[in-house]
Amino acid sequence: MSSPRIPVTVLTGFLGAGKTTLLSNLIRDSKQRRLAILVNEFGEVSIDGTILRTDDKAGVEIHDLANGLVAYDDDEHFLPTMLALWQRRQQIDHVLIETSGLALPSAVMEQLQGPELAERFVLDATLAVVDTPLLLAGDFDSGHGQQDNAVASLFRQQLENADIVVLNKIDTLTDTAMLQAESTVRELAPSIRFIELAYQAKLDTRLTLGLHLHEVSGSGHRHYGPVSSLPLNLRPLANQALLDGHSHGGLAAHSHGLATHKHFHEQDPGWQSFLIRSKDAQDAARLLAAVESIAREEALLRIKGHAASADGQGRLTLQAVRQRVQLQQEPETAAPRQAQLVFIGYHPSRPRIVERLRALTGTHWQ
Ligand SMILES: Nc1nc2c(ncn2[C@@H]2O[C@H](COP(=O)(O)OP(=O)(O)OP(=O)(O)O)[C@@H](O)[C@H]2O)c(=O)[nH]1
Repeated sequence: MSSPRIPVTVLTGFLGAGKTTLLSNLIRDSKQRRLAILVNEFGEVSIDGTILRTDDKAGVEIHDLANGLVAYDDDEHFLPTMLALWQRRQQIDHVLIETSGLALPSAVMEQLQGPELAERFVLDATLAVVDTPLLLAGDFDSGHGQQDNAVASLFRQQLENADIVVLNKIDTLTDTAMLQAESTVRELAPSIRFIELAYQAKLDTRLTLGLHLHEVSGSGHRHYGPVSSLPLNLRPLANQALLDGHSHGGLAAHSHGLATHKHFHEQDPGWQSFLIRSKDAQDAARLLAAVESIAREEALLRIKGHAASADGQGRLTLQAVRQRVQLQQEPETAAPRQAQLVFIGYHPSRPRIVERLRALTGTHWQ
């Protein structure tokens, strides 16, 4: 095949780690590259796709792969989407794939090496985004309950499949805390090559795109790291050697254990995602308080969605990661026709949540 292969970056990370925010920032910063972005969500509607389109810009196209786990056996959309991108390869420089927070990236990696895609696409790098405060708080440790163990196992597998781990949400952390997070990550997944720090989900594109980590190169040991190739003023820690990837020599492709991905949702049907809707506009403060209560009461890991603001001032965007709930009012953005909230958790009760939403917001949800 004469055309060069299109590089693909895979973005993985547990529910709410900051993958979409990181992508939004990349879209804004990547000046020349024409990007095709595939967004995979566990829920049945693409909230992330909507968020990314808010930052839409020329040269960036977004494809939603909602309702599932990207590139797993029952995903009928991944392969046709990739092949269609290849047909339009003159218009695309780089493909980014955001996997859902409950998917393993190895499914995508495996398909990229399969007969249909191997000659057309090449894996550039797999990045795993981590919610660092939650990591430091032990929220990804195995525990006594089924949910703890399911979370811990998925989190670890996502890291194990990554080339680069991005420590995100570090805005309020000290250097010591970050180094602690780094050593925890290295213990969990010794094969990762680099650790990068993202302040407010921002990473320089030189640390994310065009890394060629899976192209077979000369096998000699090289002291190398994307961080060390950055100008000094962009380096995240005072003593960069502490975080640089130089201890991982060689850039030859390394194995990701391609047989490791399993049908996580089949194995473990405890994970559930559902959508709850309302035709009513919502009072921002009341909706926030309602969701904060529900996040405390139910076994939920992630809530996200949109509503029309009752004061007529555009759209409300709600984001919750475990019990941390944020509600943003976007007066410039058109209000959605109906409120839609996606709930993801381990055995959460939909009827109970509908009832609580009705009671706490004083509006009708179903
Ligand atoms: N404080 C802080 N919040 C962040 C940062 N990055 C992301 N967030 C917030 O974390 C929440 C989840 O971010 P997303 O980018 O939607 O996370 P995600 O990994 O795409 O989530 P899923 O696709 O649902 O798995 C949002 O409320 C973001 O605003 C950060 O660096 N600092």
